[in-house]
Amino acid sequence: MVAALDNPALRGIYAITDSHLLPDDRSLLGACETALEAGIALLQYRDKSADDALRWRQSDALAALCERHAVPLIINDDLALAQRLQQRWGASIGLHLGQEDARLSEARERLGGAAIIGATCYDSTRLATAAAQAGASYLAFGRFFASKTKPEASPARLSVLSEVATLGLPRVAIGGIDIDTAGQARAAGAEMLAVVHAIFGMPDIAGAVRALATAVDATAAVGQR
Ligand SMILES: Cc1ncc(COP(=O)(O)OP(=O)(O)O)c(N)n1
Ligand SMILES: Cc1ncsc1CCOP(=O)(O)O
Ligand SMILES: [Mg+2]
Repeated sequence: MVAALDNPALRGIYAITDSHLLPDDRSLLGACETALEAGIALLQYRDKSADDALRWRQSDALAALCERHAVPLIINDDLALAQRLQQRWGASIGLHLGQEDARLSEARERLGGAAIIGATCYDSTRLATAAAQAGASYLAFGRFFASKTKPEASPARLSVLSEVATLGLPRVAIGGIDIDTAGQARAAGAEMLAVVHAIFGMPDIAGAVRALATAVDATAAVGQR
């Protein structure tokens, strides 16, 4: 298996979908195709609705799109959906789990060693250490800046990114990441920037992805591993 920090899918721009910004199949698939063509490294399907049929149809269509671009598709929250997609699409399907979601160790057992599984760690080194021990592929921290998508998410210190460097896993920064804040998150140590609004809320999605990717490339991580 590729060591997590050397996995090119776990560096760069991580786009996360939003069912308010992309309310139907057409807008969702069109926007994601544009973001994939512009060079995102990872895509997360995040839909909080209870409509299982819609979630299956949309995530299955996204999996086909992601496969064409050789980009892994990460499912938010829903282990059963990730497992069902994995049976059809293989190891390119991953899962993101928060602290209120399924247990990471159970997800790792059910999805296998090759699946990308990410964990929300807020700004806690304790949660990050536990997630690493339970088999996380990447550790997500935030929200670092004011978020239009999840304004109620608790604020986090950028310094946590350097505090967890020795865990040796890719660090994802989330929450209010845009062209003005991307450099700070990257300089603080994030290998990957997770973005909703500054990609899918923008009129020029491709331009937004390219500008964010340039900011990542231009800024060296200070909180090195
Ligand atoms: C990459 C990434 N990081 C954090 C989150 C947040 O997950 P969670 O805390 O479970 O909150 P919800 O997204 O489920 O509202 C994420 N989805 N992705
Ligand atoms: C899911 C999530 N968890 C913490 S902030 C956030 C939303 C990030 O969206 P945005 O990039 O629009 O701030
Ligand atoms: Mg969750």
